[in-house]
Amino acid sequence: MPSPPQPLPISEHADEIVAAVEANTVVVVIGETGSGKSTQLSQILHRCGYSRRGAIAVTQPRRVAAVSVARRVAQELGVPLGDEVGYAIRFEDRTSERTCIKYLTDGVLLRESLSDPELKQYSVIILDEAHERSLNTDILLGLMKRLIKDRASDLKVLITSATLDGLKVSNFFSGCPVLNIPGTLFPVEKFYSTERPTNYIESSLKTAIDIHVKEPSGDVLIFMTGMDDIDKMVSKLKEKIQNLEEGSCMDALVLPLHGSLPPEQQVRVFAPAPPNCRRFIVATNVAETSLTVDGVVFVIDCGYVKQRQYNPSSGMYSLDVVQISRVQADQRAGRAGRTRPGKCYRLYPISTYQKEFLEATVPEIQRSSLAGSVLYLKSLDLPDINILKFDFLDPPSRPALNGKLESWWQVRLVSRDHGSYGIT
Ligand SMILES: Nc1ncnc2c1ncn2[C@@H]1O[C@H](COP(=O)(O)OP(=O)(O)OP(=O)(O)O)[C@@H](O)[C@H]1O
Repeated sequence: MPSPPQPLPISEHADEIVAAVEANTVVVVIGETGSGKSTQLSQILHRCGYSRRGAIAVTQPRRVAAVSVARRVAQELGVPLGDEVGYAIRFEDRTSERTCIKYLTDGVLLRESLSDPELKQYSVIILDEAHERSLNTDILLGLMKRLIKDRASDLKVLITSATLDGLKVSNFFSGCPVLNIPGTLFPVEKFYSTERPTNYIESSLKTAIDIHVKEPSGDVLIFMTGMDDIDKMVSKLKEKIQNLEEGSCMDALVLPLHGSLPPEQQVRVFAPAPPNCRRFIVATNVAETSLTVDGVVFVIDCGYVKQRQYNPSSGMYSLDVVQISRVQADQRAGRAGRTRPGKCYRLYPISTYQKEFLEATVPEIQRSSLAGSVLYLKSLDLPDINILKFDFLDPPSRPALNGKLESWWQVRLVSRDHGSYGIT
């Protein structure tokens, strides 16, 4: 039965965590990448008996993370996946009546709250990776705030993140405690470029080949921005490797990883590498959080991400390649150093990391149109929720909202009754 290679940083804080959860309805847990938040928190609370009166739910922003972390926890507990430990993602529910630790995407938890607004099947809800600040996570934060009023006596909520602004979330939940879990398991050495490359695909390619030729064994995780980049990178990398002198390097296997791949292809990256073979995993930001790919020693970070954003002047959304935030850069580096020491090659100067990158990713709600967010909330059809007064961690500005209401009323998106607006 695999277990963590040595006590993870979070294990040393288990008593402190349990005491905080015992005494409070909501607890924020901030821990560095690889400290054990995703795989251990649920197990710590399970061991203390929290799963006796309801399951422990752990949300993940992405499907591949929900599946892989559930698989890992099932392995650590020595149980078949889908039994005591399971997962639920869109189109796939691998849980049973016996499931007491359930990993699920935040979208699935939102859907569950439609049929069961009090989410009664759960005794504990852990919102993991909250620093990603997706619209779904922000809506769940608001829903949790409401839920704890109704279920204060029998629900525990934990909000975990690598770098979330703990104080802000604590204030949102009336000053709940914030636990900081310092420490990582293995060091990750970081290397910076002297300048930004004009072509990050070519630069990543060169770095990958350099690693293959010069470095000892260890898999390489390469962050690209989207499917197009990944396809280009995969074919160029295969070609370059084929052209290397026969017998000069170990064998290589190049694997893509992105959200549109069918699940059976996504899980290929978790299978062990064949002997004397280096794997290159070329991924989008789906590999950025929660994933542990055993064997990854090297990370190549191009410093960009593809992000959907709203342009108020054109009234349109666009999918743009933008600089990542420092949080994202640290998450990417944190994919190495999980099962052994690692190296991260950042294809940007340290000054770019320190001065140009934003500290944290701009929350999705602030990159979305107001109408888009309200429509999304409306489409969820959450019972008894006044969408216009929904409690967001970063609420849309009131004047902006008021300015929109009149125009929304004209197209019947909202109703108006004696000057006050509601959702139709
Ligand atoms: N599939 C796996 N194979 C091998 N080791 C694993 C696996 N999953 C987790 N681990 C070990 O457990 C550690 C903690 O992983 P976990 O995902 O719980 O950390 P985390 O704090 O949630 O990290 P992050 O915020 O970066 O996702 C890893 O660093 C690694 O040592």
